[in-house]
Amino acid sequence: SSWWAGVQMGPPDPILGVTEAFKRDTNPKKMNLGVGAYRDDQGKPFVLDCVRKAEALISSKQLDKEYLAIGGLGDFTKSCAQLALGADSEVLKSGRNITVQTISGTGSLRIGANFLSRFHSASRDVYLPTPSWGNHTPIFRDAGMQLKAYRYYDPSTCGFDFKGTLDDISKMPERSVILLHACAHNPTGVDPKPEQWKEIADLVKKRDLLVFFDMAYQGFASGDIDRDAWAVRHFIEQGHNIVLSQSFAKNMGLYGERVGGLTLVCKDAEEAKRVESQLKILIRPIYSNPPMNGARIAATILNTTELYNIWLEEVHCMANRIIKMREQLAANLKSEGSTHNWEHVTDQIGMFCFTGLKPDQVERLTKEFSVYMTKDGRISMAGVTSGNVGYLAHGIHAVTK
Ligand SMILES: Cc1ncc(COP(=O)(O)O)c(CN[C@@H](CCC(=O)O)C(=O)O)c1O
Repeated sequence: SSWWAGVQMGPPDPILGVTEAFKRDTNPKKMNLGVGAYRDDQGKPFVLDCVRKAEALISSKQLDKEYLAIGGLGDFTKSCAQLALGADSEVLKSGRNITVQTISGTGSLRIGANFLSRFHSASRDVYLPTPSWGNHTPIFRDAGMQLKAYRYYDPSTCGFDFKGTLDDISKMPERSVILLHACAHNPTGVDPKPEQWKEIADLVKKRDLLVFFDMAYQGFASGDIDRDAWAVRHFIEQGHNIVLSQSFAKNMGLYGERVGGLTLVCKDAEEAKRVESQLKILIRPIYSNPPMNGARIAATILNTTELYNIWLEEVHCMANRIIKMREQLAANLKSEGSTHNWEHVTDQIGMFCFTGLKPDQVERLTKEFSVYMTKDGRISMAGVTSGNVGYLAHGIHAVTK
């Protein structure tokens, strides 16, 4: 008999499984708008110039391959926290944050979720926006948290359900955990305006909720590093001791290098030291210590002025190309004769456009036009180029007219 006779065949991942289906398609016009990974205007994966320069610098130093500390590369964690919180952050100056290097954003969220599950005894509830990134649910569930939801997206406007969000936050039990996307909300591309963030921060404080910010796209939303971190910095200024996960997969193009950080803002430096000691105890039996290559690249870029300035330019360009594709898609839909309101295509921000297409329309777009996207109607704008935007608009019009 076999050991694993009882193991069922599981479903493909809703996001990464789209790429598998795309690869099997032989249509030369096929488009992969599934995975949120940047492509240039030729549809090719893009390795940033600052990354290549950092790699050359690192290899010239002939560094060793010793283990990193459990919390990761110090040069990385320091610059990662500074990027998010700002160079003049009071939190950094008073040493009341603990930042550890993690296995990209997913690893950061999971270590954070495991830490909450082990030490946040006040509540097991974590409230995710509706909808949220698909992997948020299994990450918190497998960490032993109870998944709850708050209204966030308004399908009738393809925009932000601000009233619904506030209503739901006002009903959350005190000391529950609320997950907030710092910028470039995935999958909707809908972000609160600064004024709305201020109201949310006030209400979250009144409800005494624990904030878990997921910032996977800093710089990628607006093209401006500081602007995209505004909500995170505002909450901290308002006295929220947040949990923050960061990823350098998209804004540095370090997808497969798995570079991320987890920050816990604590009451003071003494509390940060206790939290750090428990984070190390939690990490050690999972992966012991993180991989060094990607962290060295990110740290070299963040800590070398010339490379940092090149990076700012490149992340700005990536964000701008996506914004241009939004404008071209909306214009092409109009010239195709579509009578729908497509304003949300250009109002939304970041990697994704939440088109509003229904599952049957998504299915037709894939079957008849070989356009691949997630079933919820999300398209990764990074997969759109000036060469295929017309074809995409033609397909969307055909399935929505
Ligand atoms: C909001 C959010 N948080 C965290 C992550 C984790 O990214 P790491 O690669 O672990 O740093 C993603 C990536 N979501 C993209 C990429 C593919 C995926 O992992 O689902 C997406 O939604 O297409 C994300 O969108």
